[in-house]
Amino acid sequence: MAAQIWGSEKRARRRREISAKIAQMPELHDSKPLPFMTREEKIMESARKLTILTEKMGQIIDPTDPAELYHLNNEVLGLEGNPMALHGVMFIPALSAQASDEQQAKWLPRALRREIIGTYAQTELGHGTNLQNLETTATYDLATQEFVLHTPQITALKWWPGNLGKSSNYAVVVAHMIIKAKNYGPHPFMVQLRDEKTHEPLPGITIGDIGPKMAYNIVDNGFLGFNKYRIPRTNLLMRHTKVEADGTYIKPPHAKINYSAMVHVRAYMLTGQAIMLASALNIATRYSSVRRQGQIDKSQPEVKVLEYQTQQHRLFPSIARAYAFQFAGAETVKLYEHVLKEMKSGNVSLMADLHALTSGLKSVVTYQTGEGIEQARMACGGHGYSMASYISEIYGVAIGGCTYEGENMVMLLQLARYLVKSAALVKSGQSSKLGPLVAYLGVKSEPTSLIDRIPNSGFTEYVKTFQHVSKRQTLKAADMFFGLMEKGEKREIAWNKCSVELNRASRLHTRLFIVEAFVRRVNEIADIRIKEALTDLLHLHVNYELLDIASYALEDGFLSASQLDYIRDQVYLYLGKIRPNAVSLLDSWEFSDIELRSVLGRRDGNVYENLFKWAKSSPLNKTDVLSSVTQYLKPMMEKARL
Ligand SMILES: CCCCCCCC/C=C\CCCCCCCC(=O)SCCNC(=O)CCNC(=O)[C@H](O)C(C)(C)COP(=O)(O)OP(=O)(O)OC[C@H]1O[C@@H](n2cnc3c(N)ncnc32)[C@H](O)[C@@H]1OP(=O)(O)O
Ligand SMILES: Cc1cc2nc3c(=O)[nH]c(=O)nc-3n(C[C@H](O)[C@H](O)[C@H](O)COP(=O)(O)OP(=O)(O)OC[C@H]3O[C@@H](n4cnc5c(N)ncnc54)[C@H](O)[C@@H]3O)c2cc1C
Repeated sequence: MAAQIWGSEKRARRRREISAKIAQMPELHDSKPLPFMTREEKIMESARKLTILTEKMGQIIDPTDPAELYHLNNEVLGLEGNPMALHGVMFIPALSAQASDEQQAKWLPRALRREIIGTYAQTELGHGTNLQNLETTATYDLATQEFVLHTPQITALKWWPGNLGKSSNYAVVVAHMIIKAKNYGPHPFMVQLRDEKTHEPLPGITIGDIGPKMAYNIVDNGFLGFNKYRIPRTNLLMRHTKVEADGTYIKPPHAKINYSAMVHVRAYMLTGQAIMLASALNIATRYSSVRRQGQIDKSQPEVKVLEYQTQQHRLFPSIARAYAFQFAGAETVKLYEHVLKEMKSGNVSLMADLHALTSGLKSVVTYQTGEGIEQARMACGGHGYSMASYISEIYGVAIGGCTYEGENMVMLLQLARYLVKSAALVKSGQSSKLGPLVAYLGVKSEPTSLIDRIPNSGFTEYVKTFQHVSKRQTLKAADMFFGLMEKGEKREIAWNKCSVELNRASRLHTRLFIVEAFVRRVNEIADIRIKEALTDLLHLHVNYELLDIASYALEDGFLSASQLDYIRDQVYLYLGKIRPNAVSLLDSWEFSDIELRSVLGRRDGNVYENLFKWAKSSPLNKTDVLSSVTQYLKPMMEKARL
C-alpha cells in the first residue's frame, strides 16, 4: 500500500531508509517538544537542524530528488516551517521557470548551494488577490539602465512572504514595471535585500517579521519596503519577457506566464495537504483504537471508541479523501511538469487548462482537508485539544492553504471562468472543441441515475452521476450569467450576482475530477489485496461524496429518494467493511513518530504514560510555585483572609 501512496515500491523503500537513518541521528531530532518552545527557540532549533542537514543531506537522501527532499523536510524540520521554506517552495521554482538561461547560470547554482537564501515577495499589505492593483513600482531609468523599486505608501509594503522578515537575503519581488511612463503590469525581479556578509538590510530597504500567526510560526513571514532602491535592468526575470537597454519591451508568449511560481505551489501543495490530512487521521485513528470509553453492549467491557459508528463516520470518509487527494495530486504534478516543459520551450497552449484545474483543486482540497483535520481533533475528545496531540498545529498549517496561493473563493471563480467558456461552447453547438477535462459537459446524460440498478458497474454509474450534477450546475450558473447580460447587466456585475452559483459549479467539477482520479488509480492496481482494500475505500468515497451533494441530483429527479436510501446504506456498509483495515490504511503512509510529533498518535499506542510524562515536562512544572502566584495571587488571597 505504501507503494501506491508514494508512487512506487522504490519510493516507499527509500522513505523507510531515510526515516531509519534519521532515527539514528539524534542531532536531527527536536531537542524538546516544539509546543514547549517559544517562537524564538523554535526558529533557533529549526536553523540548527537545517544547517546540519545542509552538511549531511548527501548522506541521507539524493538531494536532486524533490520527493526525498520533501520527506527529509517533514521528518526533521516538520510542518511548522523552517528558515528556508520558501527558498525551495517558490524562490527556486520562480528562478527556474522565469529567469533566462544566462540569469539561471548566475543565480541558480548559488541558490542550490545555499550561498544565498531567497523568497517570493508578491503580496502587499493592501493587496494580495488583485495583482493588477499591487502598488510597488519598478520604474526604468534609461540613463543608468536600472529599475528603481519603490513603495509609494504603507499599503504598498510587501506583507506575508514567508522567510522574508529575517532569514532571506534575496527575493523575487513582484512589482509594476513602468517604462517611459507606461505601466506594463506586475513583473518579477531578482532583488538583493541584505548584505551578504553582515546580513544587515541594504540602504533603501525596510524589512522585518509580521508577528505570530495562527500556526506555521517557525516561518518569519515578513514585510518589506523600498525607498527608491535601484537594481540593474538585467535583474528583471527575462525568460519570457524582455526589456532592452533602450527600454523596448518584448512581451511574453502568454500574459500570465509570470504566474508560474504560483501554479507550481498550487500543483504541489495537493499531496502536501493529503499528507497533513493523513497525519491527523493517523493520530486520531490510532488513538481511537486505544481509547476505551462506554459500552455498546452493556454486558461487555468498555469498547475502543473506534467501534462507534459515529466515530467511523467522522474519520473514515476523510481517510478516503486523503487517498483521493494523494492520487489526484500525483496526477496534477505530472501534468504540471509536462506543461512547464512545454512552456519553457514556448508552447503555452495548456496553461489555461492547468490553471483551471489547479485553481479548483487547491480550493476543494484545502477546504476538505481542514474539515477532516478538525473532525480528527474532535474525535480525540479532550486530549485532541491538547498540543500533545499536535493536531491543532497540523490544522493551523493546513488551513493556511485555504488562503495562500490564491484565496479559495477567488480561485474557484477562476475555474468558473473556464467552465462558463466551456458552457458557451456547448450552447453554441461546438462541444467538439471542449478540452478533455470538460468533455463531459457536451455529452447528453441519461434521464435518471442507474446507481442502484447496476451495482457492479465498476463505479461508472457513480461517475455519470457526478458528471450529471456538475454539468447541470455549470450550465445553470452559466445560463444565469448569460441571462443577466442579455437583460443588459454589465458583465462584471452579472458575474458577481452569479458568483455563489458559479463557485458551486467549480466545486462539483473539481469533486468529479477527484473521484475520477481515484477510480483511475484503483483500476490500474494489479495486486488483488491492495485493490480490494482501496476498492472498499473508493466505495465509501463515492457514496459519501454523493450523499454530500445529493440535493443537486435530487432537485431534477436524477436521483430518487429510494436511491438516496441505497447510497446511505452503502455508506454504512462500507464503514463496517473498512473498520478492520482503518488503522492499517493510515499506518501504510508510514509516518514515523519523529515526523508525527504526537503523543496521542504514537505507533506503540502507549498513550497515557506518555501524556503524563509530557505534562510533567511542561515548563510550568519546573517549580511548584510560580512567580505569578507569589507576586499576585498569594498576596490577593492573603489580603482577602485579613
Ligand atoms: C518539491 C516541492 C514540494 C512542495 C510542497 C508544497 C507544500 C507546501 C506546504 C507548505 C508551504 C507553504 C508555502 C506558502 C506559500 C505561499 C506563497 C504565496 O501565497 S505567494 C502569493 C500567491 N498569491 C496569489 O495566489 C494571488 C491570487 N491572485 C491571482 O492569482 C490572480 O490575481 C488572479 C488569477 C486571481 C487574477 O489574475 P489577473 O487579474 O491577472 O487576471 P484576470 O483578469 O482575472 O484573468 C485574465 C485571464 O488570465 C487567466 N489566468 C490567470 N492566472 C492564470 C495562470 N496562472 N495561468 C493561466 N491563465 C491564468 C484567467 O483565467 C483569465 O482567463 P480568461 O480571460 O478567463 O480566459
Ligand atoms: C501562511 C501564509 C503564507 C503566505 N506566504 C506568502 C508568500 O510567501 N508570498 C506572498 O507573496 N504572499 C504570501 N501570502 C499571502 C497570500 O498569498 C494572500 O494572503 C492570499 O493570496 C489572499 O490574498 P488577500 O490576503 O489579499 O485576501 P483578500 O483578497 O483580501 O481576501 C479577503 C476576502 O475577500 C474575498 N475576495 C477578494 N477578492 C475577491 C474577488 N475578486 N471575488 C470574490 N471575493 C473576493 C476573498 O474571497 C476573501 O473572502 C501568504 C499568506 C499566508 C496566510
